[in-house]
Amino acid sequence: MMNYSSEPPRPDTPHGDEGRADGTPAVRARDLTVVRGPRTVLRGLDFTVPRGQVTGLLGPSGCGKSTLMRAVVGTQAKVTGTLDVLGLPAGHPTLRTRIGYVTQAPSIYDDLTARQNLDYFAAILHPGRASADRRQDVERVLAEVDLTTHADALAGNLSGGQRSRVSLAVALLGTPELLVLDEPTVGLDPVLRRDLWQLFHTLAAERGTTLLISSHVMDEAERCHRLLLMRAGEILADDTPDALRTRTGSETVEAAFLHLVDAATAAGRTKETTR
Ligand SMILES: Nc1ncnc2c1ncn2[C@@H]1O[C@H](COP(=O)(O)OP(=O)(O)OP(=O)(O)O)[C@@H](O)[C@H]1O
Repeated sequence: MMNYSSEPPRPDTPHGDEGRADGTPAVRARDLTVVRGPRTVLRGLDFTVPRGQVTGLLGPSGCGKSTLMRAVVGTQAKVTGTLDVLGLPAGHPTLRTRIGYVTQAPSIYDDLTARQNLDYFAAILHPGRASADRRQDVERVLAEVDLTTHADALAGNLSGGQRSRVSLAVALLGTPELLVLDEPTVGLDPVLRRDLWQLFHTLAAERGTTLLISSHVMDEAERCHRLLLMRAGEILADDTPDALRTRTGSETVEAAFLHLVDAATAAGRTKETTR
């Protein structure tokens, strides 16, 4: 892993849009709706994801986090409304090299080593590049995800957490402007989880990378600059952790989330009884 301080990064020193030529957010959604099979999975969402910050996408299992991420990276069908990513419509072909996306299921080859996987993806990403440059990138990302000591192990023989870190390393190869990570810390021990969150903050602070990270672990919410709290295909809150805690009079983001869920449920009941 890179040399990070042992202190977790403070989520209150975000890089805003300052210094960006266009000043547009990394993601802007208006009335974003997604239908999957017979169900409307996302229901008219409005939100923005600011550039150069870590935005957490949190909510219970099945609330639509992965679907929202798939829409942002352009792999989701039946998307309506407006969804702009890095100033272009989601799915625009030129966005492919500007976005890194890591799904929950690692997308790597089991019969190649971690290093061979990375070398292969690096060759696809920059065809014709000098092999010394490619190797340098591969060693960089191996170190970033703390896998240098396992670089020559077959991916199929790595643990689940190690395999997902190879997948993350693949996404880091292209130094993307926007990193979309679907539950990247699932199955990792507390030390690795802390180190990965430090890496995420370093990417935002030093490279200006925008990170959209899903999780259903509420303590990870405290590490984000901004939060999108989801429930049942809707966004309950789009705010900073501090503002959420203050607004709801809660001590933790988890308590704030529960407060908002209760308020939404009560509002739903009122609507039902006044019909
Ligand atoms: N292929 C599909 N066809 C129909 N419905 C689907 C499909 N995939 C997902 N869904 C439904 O869409 C909803 C949102 O799923 P999604 O995977 O986006 O949730 P999630 O918040 O990422 O969940 P988790 O945290 O468990 O990964 C769920 O209710 C799910 O059952």
